Amino acid sequence: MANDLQVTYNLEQFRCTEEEEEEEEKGREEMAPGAAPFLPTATDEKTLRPSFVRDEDERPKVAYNQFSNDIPVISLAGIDDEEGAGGEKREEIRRKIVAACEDWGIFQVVDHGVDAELVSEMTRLAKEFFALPPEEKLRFDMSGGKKGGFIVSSHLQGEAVQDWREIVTFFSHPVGARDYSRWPDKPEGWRSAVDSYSEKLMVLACKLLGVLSEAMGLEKEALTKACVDMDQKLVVNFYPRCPQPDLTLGLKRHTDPGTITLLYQDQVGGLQATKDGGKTWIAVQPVEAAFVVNLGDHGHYLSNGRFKNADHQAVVNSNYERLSIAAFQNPAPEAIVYPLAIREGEKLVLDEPITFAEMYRRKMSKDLELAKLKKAKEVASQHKALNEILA
Ligand SMILES: O=C(O)CCC(=O)C(=O)O
Ligand SMILES: [Fe+2]
Repeated sequence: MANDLQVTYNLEQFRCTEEEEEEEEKGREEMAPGAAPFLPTATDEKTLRPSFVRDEDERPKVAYNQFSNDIPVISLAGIDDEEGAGGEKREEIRRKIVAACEDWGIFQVVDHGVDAELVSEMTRLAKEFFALPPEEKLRFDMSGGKKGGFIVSSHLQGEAVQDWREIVTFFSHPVGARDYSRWPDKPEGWRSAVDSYSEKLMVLACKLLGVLSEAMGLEKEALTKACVDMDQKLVVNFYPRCPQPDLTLGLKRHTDPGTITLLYQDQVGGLQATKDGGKTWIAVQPVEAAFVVNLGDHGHYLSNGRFKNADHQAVVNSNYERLSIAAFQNPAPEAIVYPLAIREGEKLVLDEPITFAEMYRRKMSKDLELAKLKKAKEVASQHKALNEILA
């Protein structure tokens, strides 16, 4: 039975084909027929439920607040100046962004032009929303493959281990494809705040893609054109205080599938990154009013691997709840994924051009294979231990 092994890696970020949605649906039906979901916000249990306990190799290795300064903070002041002295500023910004993308695939930006009041309005709404009683939040339950709304942990409830988080998701762009019936109506004000936030972040994302295109030796619009019509999805992550944070994760290790992700995080800390497949980690220092920019798989492939796809996770803690808002800037499902710039001596990172939908499908099935393998190894070692006891 494959479904108990299903892994997410933020599956809620992107809807694929109808068949895949049906598969997910089947998984959920097998898992919890009619059971009311457990909400981490609605408990004061002192021990973690087994469904949230991670295998030892996946548990946090660095404390949530043991911050590193490895991720650069880049001011975007002057990014729009193309000519004369201003052009030099843009050049400097480009240089810093490129260095960060080649190193971690992560950087932080300040002076980005998104109003602090707008961000604080979003966080106010989010906090009030997650403080609502479960039945209110569950009016917008996303289970069953619905496009947007509330869910615990992630979309795929068939996953073996759950993440210690609740989320609310808005499919915000293209504007014409929005389904407002999936947008929470409480507290009042979500619609206009999300509307403005989405628009401002689209603008910021396009500016950053312009800089990245130039860095690849291409015209400024190359990356946005490669996205065909950019999709944007906003995921508000709420990580409640956790009774046993050392045993679990707020969000398991993953790379984002899209082009770039713009992440607002509060001052608590919890975002961590790795460059060696999860052996060692750094905790990203929260910076007031900054956005963390993560390069996703699409960005990585278009750059032919020159820019890293940030390998990251979120940890939780027992002292503070934490809030983050991710704006996933993805290409359209039919957009072609293939390197746009290949530098001398580089090997191609993809054998053939594929659509983003196909890229995503392959990512999921690879994750599924890895999870199966892990499970099989676990079972084998349990058998071995049992045989030793019985011998
Ligand atoms: O909350 C965070 O720090 C990370 C969120 C994230 O990686 C995601 O939503 O994909
Ligand atoms: Fe992520």
